[in-house]
Amino acid sequence: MSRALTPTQIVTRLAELPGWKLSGDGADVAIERTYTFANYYETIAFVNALAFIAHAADHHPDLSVHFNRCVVRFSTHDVQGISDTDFACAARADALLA
Ligand SMILES: C[C@H](O)[C@H](O)[C@H]1CNC2=NC(N)=NC(=O)C2=N1
Repeated sequence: MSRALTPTQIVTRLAELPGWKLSGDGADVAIERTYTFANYYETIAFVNALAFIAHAADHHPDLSVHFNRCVVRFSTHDVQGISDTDFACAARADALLA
């Protein structure tokens, strides 16, 4: 199981992942990125692709889905914080659009 990253580690890792930021605190802490799209169809296509890789990784982002954007939040429940797994999955989410 991944361990919780320290605040310093989180800041360092976020600097390597443009577009992602720290969101919330305590039990609601997560790394978060808002992806924007041309329309609802493209937004949902992204959501479906992300759901597919989330299932494969057994690591599931919280999603907020809107007409032309999707807010993605990753955290690790087991450590009640942010772990390496969250950053790995965030990079995979980015790679869907690369
Ligand atoms: C039992 C199951 O593997 C765990 O509950 C997984 C499922 N998906 C998960 N998703 C996320 N984002 N964080 C987790 O800690 C997590 N844990």
